[in-house]
Amino acid sequence: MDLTTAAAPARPGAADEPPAVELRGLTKTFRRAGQPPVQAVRGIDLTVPQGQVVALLGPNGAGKTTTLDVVLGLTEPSGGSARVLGQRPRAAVDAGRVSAVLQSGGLLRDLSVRETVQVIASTFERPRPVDEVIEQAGLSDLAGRKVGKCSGGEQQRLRFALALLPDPDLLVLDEPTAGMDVAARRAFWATMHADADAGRTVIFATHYLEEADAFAERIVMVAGGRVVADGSAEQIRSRASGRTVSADLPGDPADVVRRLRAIDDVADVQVQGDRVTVAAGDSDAIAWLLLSDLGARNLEISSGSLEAAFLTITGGAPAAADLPDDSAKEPVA
Ligand SMILES: Nc1ncnc2c1ncn2[C@@H]1O[C@H](COP(=O)(O)OP(=O)(O)OP(=O)(O)O)[C@@H](O)[C@H]1O
Repeated sequence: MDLTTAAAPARPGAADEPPAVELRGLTKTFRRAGQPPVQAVRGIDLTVPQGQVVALLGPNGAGKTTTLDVVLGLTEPSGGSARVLGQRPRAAVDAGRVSAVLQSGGLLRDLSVRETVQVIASTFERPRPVDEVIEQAGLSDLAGRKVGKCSGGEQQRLRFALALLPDPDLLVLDEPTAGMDVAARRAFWATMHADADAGRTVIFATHYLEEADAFAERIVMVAGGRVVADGSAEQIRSRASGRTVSADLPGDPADVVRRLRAIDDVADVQVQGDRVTVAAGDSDAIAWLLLSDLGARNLEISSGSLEAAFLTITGGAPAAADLPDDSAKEPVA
């Protein structure tokens, strides 16, 4: 099932600029002595024009962090190529054109918020003014507080402030709101929104469908080390159909469930008592089968949540590491 779609249009004038990110046939295999190789990324093609806000959405072990690590020059691809703003990733990072807010680490507990920003600012040739980034990250009221006394959400906003110091063209966020409560997540995204509206390219990895839906103009779904869908939330909803069909079945449903699961197009079958719920690309065909062949009653077709689309697309997709090893077929970088 090809669910990749054209991405949302880039901002005007972007045609003559190199893409913020261009990955071609990207693969990454981790090899450790005495252990089987782990193919984290299995051939990702992705072009992100400048100015776009893109979510990398996928289950645990999908390959999101590894892909972002390649973009940040933290790890070398095993195969394929990666360009960032027309340069090698490391060169783009060294030029101060790319910043990251990573999941954890990197803060000294005994410094205040302002001191932390000042120290990191002193490592850049031409940093943005300290107070400006503190204000933009929503930290003005906390500037004098010791980092160790800040909540997880506040520390994450501090990492965001640090990432803004070099005024990067591309901001990479890996699970930026992991561990935050709902209020802290909202506050974080409110500050991010303002920044993205000003035209910066933002790529973030998330498990949260609602974050991808609310914040990204383009969602790239990754599962098993590959891109399985690419488009706006609306495009993904409609391409995946995202519909579920549920109905009451007479008698023992086990046989019917086996029959439904054998259909290629069926992503998921759940049974509760007499009622069966089927997630499938072609909901009309499933409805017809249930009614005409299987004697189903009280049939309902529910449309289109992004979550249903996500299940339809990634349904049962194993983590990259659990797939068979085909790293011998990797193209040379
Ligand atoms: N340094 C490493 N050595 C060996 N295996 C690794 C390494 N880094 C990642 N992996 C494996 O590669 C696969 C992809 O991991 P990755 O962290 O990229 O996924 P992810 O989509 O970011 O997952 P999560 O959402 O859980 O952070 C996983 O199976 C992971 O265990």
